[in-house]
Amino acid sequence: MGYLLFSQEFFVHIEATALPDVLILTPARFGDSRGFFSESWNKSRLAEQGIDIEFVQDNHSLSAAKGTVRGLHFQTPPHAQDKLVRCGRGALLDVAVDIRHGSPTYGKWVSVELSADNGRQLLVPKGFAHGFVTLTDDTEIIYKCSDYYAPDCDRALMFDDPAVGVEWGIHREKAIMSDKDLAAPALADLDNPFVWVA
Ligand SMILES: Cc1cn([C@H]2C[C@H](O)[C@@H](COP(=O)(O)OP(=O)(O)O[C@H]3O[C@H](C)C(=O)[C@H](O)[C@H]3O)O2)c(=O)[nH]c1=O
Repeated sequence: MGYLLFSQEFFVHIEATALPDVLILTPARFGDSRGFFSESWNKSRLAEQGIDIEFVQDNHSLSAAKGTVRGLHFQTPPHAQDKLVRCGRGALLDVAVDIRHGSPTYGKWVSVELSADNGRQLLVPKGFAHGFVTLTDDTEIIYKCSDYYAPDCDRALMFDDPAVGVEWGIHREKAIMSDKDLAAPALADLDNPFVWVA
């Protein structure tokens, strides 16, 4: 199994996406005959790169079957969450949708394959709905959140809203989903207070 290797002085590779505030972070992996070591998150090193977020809760979920869709979810203020998402086992297509009213990219989306092998992470800021579809059985997602779970602020957006047009590679008839997600409203009908600030 090949690992993306970096030299010691290189700790995290940061890439832009089509949504300016959504970033792909790839922490360095230091390989040897045993495998690899990686600092999957280092507050100070990210702050040096201008990414200074106070994460307070780590989440971890296992989806047993390929084709599981979780999302699109977000929390409204005062408990909106930034998320830093990675895949601990298997692979998934991670999706972020800009739901900030007035944003130049309102309703636009990006998708990135995150896997245990590629070590990529997606930074999903407040004001973006987040979801994923699993690409393998037994996929585990692990992510940091900048605010605590607040059920009263927890919202869902229809994952296959044609007005958004996310290319999931699966239809709801085949996807494994929660009842909450199957019943989620379209973007136009969403209880969504987010407003873009230039
Ligand atoms: C999110 C969350 C859930 N829970 C409890 C509530 C339910 O009893 C159970 C499953 O919750 P839910 O069905 O909302 O889990 P997911 O469908 O994986 O939701 C998550 O999936 C998408 C991809 C996200 O980005 C969100 O973090 C989150 O909404 O865990 C907690 O106790 N704490 C939490 O922070």
